[in-house]
Amino acid sequence: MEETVQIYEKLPIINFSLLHHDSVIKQIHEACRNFGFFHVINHGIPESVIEGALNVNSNFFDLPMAMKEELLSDDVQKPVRFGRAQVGCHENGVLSRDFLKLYAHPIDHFLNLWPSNPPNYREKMGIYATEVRKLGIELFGAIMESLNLSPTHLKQNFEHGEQIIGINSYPRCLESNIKTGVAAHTDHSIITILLQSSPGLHIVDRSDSTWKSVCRIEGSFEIIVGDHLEVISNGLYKSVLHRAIPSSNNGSRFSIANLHSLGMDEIVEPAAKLVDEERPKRYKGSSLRDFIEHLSSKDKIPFIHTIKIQTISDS
Ligand SMILES: O=C(O)CCC(=O)C(=O)O
Ligand SMILES: [Fe+2]
Repeated sequence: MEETVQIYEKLPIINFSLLHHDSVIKQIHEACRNFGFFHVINHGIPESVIEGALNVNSNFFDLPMAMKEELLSDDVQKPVRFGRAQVGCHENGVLSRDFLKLYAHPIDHFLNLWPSNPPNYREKMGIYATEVRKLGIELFGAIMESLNLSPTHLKQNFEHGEQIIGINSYPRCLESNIKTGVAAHTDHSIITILLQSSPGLHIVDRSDSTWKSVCRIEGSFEIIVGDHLEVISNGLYKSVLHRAIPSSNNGSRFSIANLHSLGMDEIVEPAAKLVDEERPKRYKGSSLRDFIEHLSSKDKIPFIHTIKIQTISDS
């Protein structure tokens, strides 16, 4: 039986075309602080680019297994890999999905490693990745402003940082005892820019600690606060616990998650301006590579817990 999950009403919606208005910076602050999440609309990425990305990924996952197998790998360090993740969780039993992971910046380094089938895969996903990256850079500046930091804080580092794209495929039909989905987690990124082909994303409502389902707003992206933004903000913003449980009524589902981080070996620390006597440093420095190594170690403790510095009050 499917668990009933309420729709998350009143999730913040940010109008990207007004991004640097004081009122929007304030909305971003409230959204990151209270929800760890917001929708973004009027972002200027053409519908055709978004449709193109969804189509080529749908075509990729439809290929016979033999054609996808050449990218099959469970080595989390690989810049391009295909796989099937089946993770057991106590709430939902085994959750399964197929995924494709693509490193995407600098794009010229990686494009020729991306799938060559369907033949327009690289072209369509290349355009999508480049457009989403521009959006990410603008949003990052506004988020820094929302923390009362300069909009250029870490700008260059972010511009040179990593972009890892996770494409998730949740097919409609699986064996009866296996559901499709992704178990609860936070993202290691600074921000994740998520595109969902149909609803299925759930986030935790912090007011009552229950799971709520995120609506799909036509043409919007979903912005997820990741662990490294939690670190930069010295805990003012918290990464949001989320999962994906597509409803079996909606047919097959895809999501494309663009995870934006600083450079692989760059140490991310709380911004000096957000550390003082009242609010001492709450996180140790860590890099994206530290996260990936943590993932390889199969340690079950969430990464963010491994970098927290214990303080007396943890509000
Ligand atoms: O499919 C979704 O909506 C979420 C996917 C996700 O959380 C991820 O790829 O990190
Ligand atoms: Fe995620």
